[in-house]
Amino acid sequence: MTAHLILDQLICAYDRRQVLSIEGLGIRAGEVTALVGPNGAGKSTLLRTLAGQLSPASGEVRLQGVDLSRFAIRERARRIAYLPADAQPAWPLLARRIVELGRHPFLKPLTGSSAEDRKAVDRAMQQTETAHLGDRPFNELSSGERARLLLARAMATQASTLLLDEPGAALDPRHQLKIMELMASEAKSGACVVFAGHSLPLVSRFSDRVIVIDAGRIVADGPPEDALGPQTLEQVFGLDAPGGVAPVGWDLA
Ligand SMILES: Nc1ncnc2c1ncn2[C@@H]1O[C@H](COP(=O)(O)OP(=O)(O)OP(=O)(O)O)[C@@H](O)[C@H]1O
Repeated sequence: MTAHLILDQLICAYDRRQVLSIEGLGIRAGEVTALVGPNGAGKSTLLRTLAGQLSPASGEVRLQGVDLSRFAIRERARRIAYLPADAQPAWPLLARRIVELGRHPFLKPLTGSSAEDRKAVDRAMQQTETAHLGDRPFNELSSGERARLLLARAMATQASTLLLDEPGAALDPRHQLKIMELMASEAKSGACVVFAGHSLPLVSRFSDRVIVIDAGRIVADGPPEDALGPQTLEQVFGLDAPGGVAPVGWDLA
């Protein structure tokens, strides 16, 4: 099966300072792929590049066989839903309006949102347990509530590619588990789900594949039990974990 996303001789840089180099990589649809690594390793840079928000210094990213830079912005936005790590806009909009922004790539000029748009927004708010927040001003919500709404905005697009940068960072344990289950179920329905996260027990339980990035390079890649072995944990994270990572052991009550 051809990979959904293909990275070819990719180099990413900020102001000519190279921060990421990936020779070749394919990311499949139908799987949850986790990006892990220490702070500053290059995970957000990779997600930004996969989302088309950052142009590679060289090399290319192909989405379903087509160079990402060839997509019109609107078409790319229909296919890729991207949740940045630092997405905490303090717009004084009602929360539901924020989620509706996820339907923006589908809106036709001069017509309002369609029944399909409203259904997608309802569904995303239900999936993220944010329906009760819809009428509240977004900027008055807690950071976890805002994070769930921004995730709902990404879900509302119903894109076949979900790129989520630390989606659980501000969430309580129950909602962390919920969104991991949500990502797994989206992948099961055929989406290509890529996320960056620091909770190795959650990553270990819910990812089909783990890509470990250190100092801008892939240093391990495989199922969690292989990619997060004791040697990698020691070399990359400076952790003494002879047994590897124990997957998170709790469930929703
Ligand atoms: N906008 C920017 N301008 C210049 N350098 C940047 C910018 N964003 C990130 N960097 C640098 O690029 C490197 C990779 O950063 P990146 O944000 O991709 O790391 P990360 O793995 O996501 O880290 P974290 O776990 O802390 O979120 C770091 O050295 C960082 O300082």
